Amino acid sequence: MSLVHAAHEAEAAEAFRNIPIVDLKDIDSSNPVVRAALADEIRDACMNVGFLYVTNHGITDTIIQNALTASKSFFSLPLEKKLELDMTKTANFKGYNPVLSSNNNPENNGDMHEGFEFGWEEIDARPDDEKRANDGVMAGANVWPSDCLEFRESVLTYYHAAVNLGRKLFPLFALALNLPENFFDDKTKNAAALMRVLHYPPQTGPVDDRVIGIGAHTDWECFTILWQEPEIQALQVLNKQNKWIDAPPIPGTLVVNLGDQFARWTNDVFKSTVHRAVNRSGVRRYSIPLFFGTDYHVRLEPIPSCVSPDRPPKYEVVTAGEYVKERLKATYGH
Ligand SMILES: O=C(O)CCC(=O)C(=O)O
Ligand SMILES: [Fe+2]
Repeated sequence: MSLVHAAHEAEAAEAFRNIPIVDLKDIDSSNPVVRAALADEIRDACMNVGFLYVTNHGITDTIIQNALTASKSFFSLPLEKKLELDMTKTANFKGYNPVLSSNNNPENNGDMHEGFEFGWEEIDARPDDEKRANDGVMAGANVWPSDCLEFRESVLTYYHAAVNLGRKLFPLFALALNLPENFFDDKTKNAAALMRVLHYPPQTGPVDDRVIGIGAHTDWECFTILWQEPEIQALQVLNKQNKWIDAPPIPGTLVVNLGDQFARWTNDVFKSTVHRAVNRSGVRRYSIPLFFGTDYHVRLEPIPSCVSPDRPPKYEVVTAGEYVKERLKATYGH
């Protein structure tokens, strides 16, 4: 069945679909039959839900725990220290954003979380190294706190582990789209991956729907690899029936969800699904999304097999960098 035909069938299906759990234990297998079976599971999740959980993802508990501890100590610094790294001071949206300074849903009045954002950097880079020069509109170095010594190394270690996982997922997404496995190789040379560590203060009592942890939105890159703190329900996904369904943390898993760059590459054959988070747990909640896109100069052109006379191109072609920067400007308002 052609991709377009399968996408039309998925769109017409009424059945309620849960977020599937995909086991990545065979992700390094070179057996084409095994890889095709894994790609089939991923295709099904991408066309029908836009979200999946992955197990056996290869990021160790130690790496996760160190990043969590570092992120907790960063967020517990005094506000004025964190504001020294205020994102509004950088042209490339790196650094700290305080509670209510972002607004992911234009209909809302701000997101009830604080965050810290950074992009690619080698762990052994010198502090004054510039980021790669070829990042076009997104060029510019990361900024780091001087008062929180372990922070940079711990969160960058997680970053590199998640980027490594993302690099293994791209060939499977390509297979799922009936493309050669190396289709994204020349488009992801510089790992245009942005990571955020997030802290959601608890929201108890009556919650104003227009001021929640993170308002309803889609992600902007190809896909997101999300770690969420165990035992705290906050993330919700909008299903086909326009109902919010919980996407609770499942021990040992990460969430992988598709973003707008994949929707653009695939002319919406892959779904960039709307989601939000509300922390009503009564305790602080931490999460770590890593947004993995194509290199910033790459044009987001629809893959030919995702276009047909009855499914004409839905999106104007822009570069990945232009798209991400536009979305960052709209969300952070500068
Ligand atoms: O914290 C979460 O669970 C979701 C975060 C998210 O959706 C985002 O940062 O784009
Ligand atoms: Fe998101």
